[in-house]
Amino acid sequence: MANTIAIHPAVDNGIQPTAEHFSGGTLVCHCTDKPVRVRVDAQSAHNHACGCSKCWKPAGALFSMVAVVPRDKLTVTDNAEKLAVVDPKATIQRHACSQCGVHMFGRIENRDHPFYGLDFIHTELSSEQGWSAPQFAAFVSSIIEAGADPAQMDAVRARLRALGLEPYDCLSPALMDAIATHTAKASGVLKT
Ligand SMILES: N[C@@H](CCC(=O)N[C@@H](CS)C(=O)NCC(=O)O)C(=O)O
Ligand SMILES: [Zn+2]
Ligand SMILES: [Zn+2]
Repeated sequence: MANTIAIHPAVDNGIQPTAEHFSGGTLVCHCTDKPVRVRVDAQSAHNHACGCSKCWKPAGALFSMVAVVPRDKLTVTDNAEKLAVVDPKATIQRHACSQCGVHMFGRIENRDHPFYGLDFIHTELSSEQGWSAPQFAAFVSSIIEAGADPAQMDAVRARLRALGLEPYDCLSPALMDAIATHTAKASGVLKT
């Protein structure tokens, strides 16, 4: 469609539905020679568009598409030696192909983190259909930090809403509540 804002290739032409009995697939990096392959033996959860500057975005996209899977369901099967952590100090350690730059998975090593045990993946790297569909857009204002025109933001949010991806400037309320609940339990404010 002409003049439509390119959010992400996985949503721009209609969002593919979640398949009921989907149980995973293989993520492949963009290298034509010796691609990194990561097998995921689970359906993804909490799939969403992320506008932050740290998540990997395909060329031309304003947003990344990110979901989570249990870390014990993820295995690097091919060419693991090409992987390197983008920023070892980040909460999410993004393991990227050092040749093509694609992020293959993001892992949280801090056991106290609310999302410990989950790995972040980009389901578009798999040719299988049926991964959980994106549900909302996170860190929308952050696209400005990656170079988007601030004057474009109303149009970006309108486009996200038209696609059924409610825009938030942090995570969705449900996920923010889950993080706050974890924090309140950890501090003792909330009794478990
Ligand atoms: N405004 C910042 C936001 C970065 C941010 O907080 N990203 C979120 C969503 S992925 C996060 O949880 N980051 C943790 C991390 O990158 O380790 C940016 O665009 O760089
Ligand atoms: Zn690669
Ligand atoms: Zn992000």
